Amino acid sequence: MSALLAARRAPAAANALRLSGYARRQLQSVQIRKAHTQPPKADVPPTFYPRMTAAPALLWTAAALGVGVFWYKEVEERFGAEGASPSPLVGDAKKKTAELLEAGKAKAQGLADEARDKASSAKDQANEVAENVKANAASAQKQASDKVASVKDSADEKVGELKGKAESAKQAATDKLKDAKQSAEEKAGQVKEKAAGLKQSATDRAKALKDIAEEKIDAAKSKAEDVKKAAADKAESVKKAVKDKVDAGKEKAEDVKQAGADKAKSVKKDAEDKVEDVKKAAKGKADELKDKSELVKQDAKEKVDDAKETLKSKAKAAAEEAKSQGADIKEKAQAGAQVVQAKVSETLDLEPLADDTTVVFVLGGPGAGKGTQCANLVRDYGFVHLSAGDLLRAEQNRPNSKYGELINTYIKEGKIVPMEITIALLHAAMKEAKSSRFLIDGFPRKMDQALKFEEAVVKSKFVLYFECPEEEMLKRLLKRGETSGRVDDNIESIKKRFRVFEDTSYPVIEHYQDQGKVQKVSCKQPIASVYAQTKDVIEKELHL
Ligand SMILES: Nc1ncnc2c1ncn2[C@@H]1O[C@H](COP(=O)(O)OP(=O)(O)O)[C@@H](O)[C@H]1O
Ligand SMILES: O=c1ccn([C@@H]2O[C@H](COP(=O)(O)OP(=O)(O)O)[C@@H](O)[C@H]2O)c(=O)[nH]1
Repeated sequence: MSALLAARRAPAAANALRLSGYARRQLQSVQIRKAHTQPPKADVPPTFYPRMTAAPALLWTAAALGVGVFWYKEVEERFGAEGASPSPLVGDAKKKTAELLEAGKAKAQGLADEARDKASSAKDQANEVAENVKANAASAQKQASDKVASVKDSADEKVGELKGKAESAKQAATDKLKDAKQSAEEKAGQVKEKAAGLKQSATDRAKALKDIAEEKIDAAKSKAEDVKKAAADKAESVKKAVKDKVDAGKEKAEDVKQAGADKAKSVKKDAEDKVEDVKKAAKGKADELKDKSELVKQDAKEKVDDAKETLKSKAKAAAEEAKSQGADIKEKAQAGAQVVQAKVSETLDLEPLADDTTVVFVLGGPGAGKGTQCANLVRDYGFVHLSAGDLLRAEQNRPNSKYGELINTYIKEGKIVPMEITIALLHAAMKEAKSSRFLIDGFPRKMDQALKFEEAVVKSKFVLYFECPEEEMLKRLLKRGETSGRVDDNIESIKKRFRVFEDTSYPVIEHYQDQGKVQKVSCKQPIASVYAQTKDVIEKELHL
């Protein structure tokens, strides 16, 4: 049995021998690696490298020894001391095993020694390589730092040069700025002085003109008041005379009627009396008397009708006379008003604009899109856009404006505000704009405005007429009215504005059409298409 166990343990001894062979091969691999004199990887310290390769060899040797000792101990435990072996075969095996173990031990020791020596020489070589690498790195570092120092020196030099240049440029700029500032200040002083002079003379002139105008207006007003009062007095007296005459006529007609009625009554009574008398006497005579009474009655009726007719025609003649007198008074009053208006016009006293001023009248019904297209032209061609309606609305809202109330009433009713106000506003705005190119939008809307403006301010170049059907304009204005806040963007005012446009403003367009000055643009298209047409017209007419 123990011989069998010993035989079984023999392969374990062989394994120990195999392990020691593996340890030898590991040592050979150390030698091979060492033959390649490559430096160790950067992250592994050079002294660690040989130790790393020798370590597995030592481990394997120790393991082989451990297995051998374990196996030997077990055999000893199971089978006791050498002398207790049951057979010489077991003794042999034991002996052989001990020999093998001894030989393995000696070999492992030899290999371990060899490995240690080789590891130590590998360590020395590795240290040498590391020293070399270190020396190379130090010299490279030195070269690099020399280069950095020289680059830095030349950069410092350049920075110095540039700094000098910048300093001198800065000084030159400061000098220039100082000079410019001084001359600007001088110029500003001169301009300021000139402006103050101009302002003063303009103020004086405006004041003088205002005084004259106010005087004239007061005189005209009082004259108008007189004329109005005289007309009112006359109208009152004529009215009274007519009334008196009508009353007298009426009274007379009443008298005649009464007389007729009385007479008819008495005749009737007579007749009745007579009838009563005769009735008793003869029945035949009664019919005769009855006829007679009928005739008298008829006669009386005719007389009453005649009297009525006479009075009626008399009253009619009196009324006709009164009417013609009234018309006369109205005519006189109108003439008076015209005189007043003419006097007010004189007070306009406008200073005409330069002849080379370009003025384009932009006309069209309310809501045709005049303002929308003018805004595009301003953007693309730099016109100054003046909307008569906008100027009037601004004046209406200006605190202390004399005309605010009046303008509000006119605009709400869709009527044309007296031209003196509108022309004065346009003239002032044009003077203030100091431009030579104007789009005058929504003006002139009445013949008198057109004539006066061209006579007193400047002639227009042509009329840009935006043609649009009424139902389209109505639609646009009602939509605009949702947000515009304008007092006249409501259905009542819009209808009135359409009538005024047709009756009063369209004749202005016809007037310019007769002179061949109207350029028509059709508006019932999207804004962009309308603008494309508008641009063509403007460029062609003004040679832009
Ligand atoms: N071609 C167009 N198509 C549709 N809506 C338009 C067109 N042109 C203008 N509008 C709109 O119609 C309204 C009236 O235009 P606006 O330029 O104010 O007219 P107006 O010249 O009579 O003052 C505005 O609300 C505007 O946006
Ligand atoms: O020369 C003018 C221009 C405008 N208006 C008044 O201003 C209103 C609005 O005119 P606007 O051109 O602003 O509007 P539109 O009717 O063209 O949309 C008109 O109905 C008029 O009552 C006026 O009296 N005279």
